[in-house]
Amino acid sequence: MGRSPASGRNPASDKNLAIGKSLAPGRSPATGKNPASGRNSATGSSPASGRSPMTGGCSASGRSPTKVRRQDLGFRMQISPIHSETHADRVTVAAFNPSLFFNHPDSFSFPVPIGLTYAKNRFERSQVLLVRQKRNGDRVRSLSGMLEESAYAAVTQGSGLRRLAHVLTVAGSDSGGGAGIQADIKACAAACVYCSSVITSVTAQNTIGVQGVYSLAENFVAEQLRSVLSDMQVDVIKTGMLPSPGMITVLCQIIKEFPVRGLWLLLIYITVTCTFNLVALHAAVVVDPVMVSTSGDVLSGPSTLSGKELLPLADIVTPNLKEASALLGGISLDTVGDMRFAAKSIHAFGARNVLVKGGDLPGSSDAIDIFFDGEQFHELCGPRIMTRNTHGTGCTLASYIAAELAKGAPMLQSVQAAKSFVKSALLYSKDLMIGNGPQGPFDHLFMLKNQLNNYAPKWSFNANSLLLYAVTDSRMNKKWARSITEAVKASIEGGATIIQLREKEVETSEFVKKAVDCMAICRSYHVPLLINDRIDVALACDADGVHIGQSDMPAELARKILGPGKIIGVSCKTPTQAMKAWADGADYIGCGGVFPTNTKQSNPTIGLKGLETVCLASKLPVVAIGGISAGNIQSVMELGVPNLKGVAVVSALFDQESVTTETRRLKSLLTVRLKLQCMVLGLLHSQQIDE
Ligand SMILES: Cc1ncc(COP(=O)(O)OP(=O)(O)O)c(N)n1
Ligand SMILES: Cc1ncsc1CCOP(=O)(O)O
Repeated sequence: MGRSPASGRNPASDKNLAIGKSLAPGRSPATGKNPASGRNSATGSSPASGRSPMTGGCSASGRSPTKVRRQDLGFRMQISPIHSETHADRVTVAAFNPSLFFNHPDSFSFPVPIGLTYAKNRFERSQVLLVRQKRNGDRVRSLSGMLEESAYAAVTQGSGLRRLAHVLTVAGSDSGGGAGIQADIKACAAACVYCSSVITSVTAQNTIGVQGVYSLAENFVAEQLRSVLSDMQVDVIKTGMLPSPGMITVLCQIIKEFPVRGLWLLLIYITVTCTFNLVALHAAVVVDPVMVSTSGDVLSGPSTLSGKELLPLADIVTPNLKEASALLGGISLDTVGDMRFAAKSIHAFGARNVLVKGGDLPGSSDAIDIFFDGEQFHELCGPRIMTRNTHGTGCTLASYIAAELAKGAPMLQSVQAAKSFVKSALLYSKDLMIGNGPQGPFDHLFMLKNQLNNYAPKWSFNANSLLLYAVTDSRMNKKWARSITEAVKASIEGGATIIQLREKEVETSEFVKKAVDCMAICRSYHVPLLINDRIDVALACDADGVHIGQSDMPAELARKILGPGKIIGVSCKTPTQAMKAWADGADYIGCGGVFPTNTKQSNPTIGLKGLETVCLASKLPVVAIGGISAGNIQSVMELGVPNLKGVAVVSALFDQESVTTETRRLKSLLTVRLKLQCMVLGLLHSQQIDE
């Protein structure tokens, strides 16, 4: 009883990892079967059939929580509808059989973990649950999954068991290793997520093109799906090449087979307004509608997806322009406006979110993607990386989105993180030479190459945070007898959207100490904090990034040292510097000094005209700096250049009696300006305006 029956069969070598459910005693794993036969075996049968809920069970008595396995819990735990409700961030649950909760009382409460909306796990004995509240305005789509997850965490706390977020990819194999299943597994690995794989088709492929395609029998794809889904807790299913309409039908059937079934399949979700919605529960689904390879070879016809069975199950679908066009009957998509139209039309097929990728948009120097969540459009811009090594970007992007969702990230952040990952991978791999053809693969695991970067990337930089950029100054703090932490806190409370520690007169040890304290403050307010010039200090305090000047560490090296997850800003006065900053992998540029200032000596001003010229040439978002105050802030923002995202200010905030009051004053001038722009343009935009 004390030994985990999963040991020796667990896909991960780590014996503490809880990935697979154990088979019931007496059932053998499906080894040695002929895949070609396509015959459904015992593994293809319903996971619950023939398996007693109590099989492999554990009794409460005499069992220490350290012996709890997820599968035991899944079969034996019952959460009743007698009393279950969400209060802000906590859920209270009553159990039918309290003894199953080990040391817990018959009713216990635990925090709802953020992001578990997407961590949907089967909960085989759960009942219909009543939810009375929207959580953070977000639709709670899988309460039973959340409850199971949280109860599991509660029961196994300190047990030594842990689980990895899990993506199942259903896709084709690329013998060249750049795209398909191979790219999916590497993208998940880079995002630190477990990846199981169901292969739909085997392609003979290299950097020149696709030489052959051999698709597997639909019933053998079904068998692979059931093998994984009946045993493992899959958070997100990501689909790639689905070569036939029949295969899509099989996939949809099986996706629906593995949610909580029947009555248990439905979550009655009562909104605050007491309207009823029925929501089906199954793993989240990311659909990459693979139709054509990068080399132009057809991998599956549009008919496969236009069957429209899969899209209603999709949490997100990620077509490129060709695929979006094919899904919409071959319409031409030539402009950003066309992309918005396509996103909306594909959304109407039932996908909850749509990302139309504009990498191939003619005449655009940027890669612009359109994200549509059914209500709002977001234009996601990124630099177009000039490289031949782009094979597998679509598969990678979709898999990375799936991986972020599996970890619990919200949808838009998952998309942004995936874009940032692909951008960094392309940048790191632009000189890579694998194969002789025109479409090279890239290196997904570039982060492993650099010891310093051995961490998962964070969510990507949001340029809207440049709106009111507070840059500290030790001299001014001394003058007004403020500590740096007081200055930082006051500016955030006044509405600063990003902070930079620009401490020119402190010793390193003191700087690191202060930076650590400021990081804690900034984290608690969810405001990014950057360090001026000092990459070592940024690393030491795990800051969100750095701001560097033209005579500091070159941005390209800074990126190598800091990795893709950190924000890098570069000071630029000219279009050439702006272009270089972009090519070096910076996230934004600081442009100035716009007006004369006493804060930085010997720094020629470029004026509003110079600022405008740099903005127009820059592929990166821009923040203006130098002599900006309440008196001239309007003239800066009136330039109306779309990538001018805000102002960076030192003395107008910190050389003042009340930092909070002055920050508030500038913030309100900026937000009035933004609101006015929105009203005048009447455009939907994604900028967040914080009062
Ligand atoms: C947002 C922002 N833009 C420009 C600068 C100037 O940085 P740098 O050129 O490194 O000059 P110093 O700040 O080191 O004097 C900045 N700090 N922030
Ligand atoms: C750091 C820096 N870089 C260009 S101008 C400047 C100083 C900006 O300070 P202030 O906002 O007080 O003019």
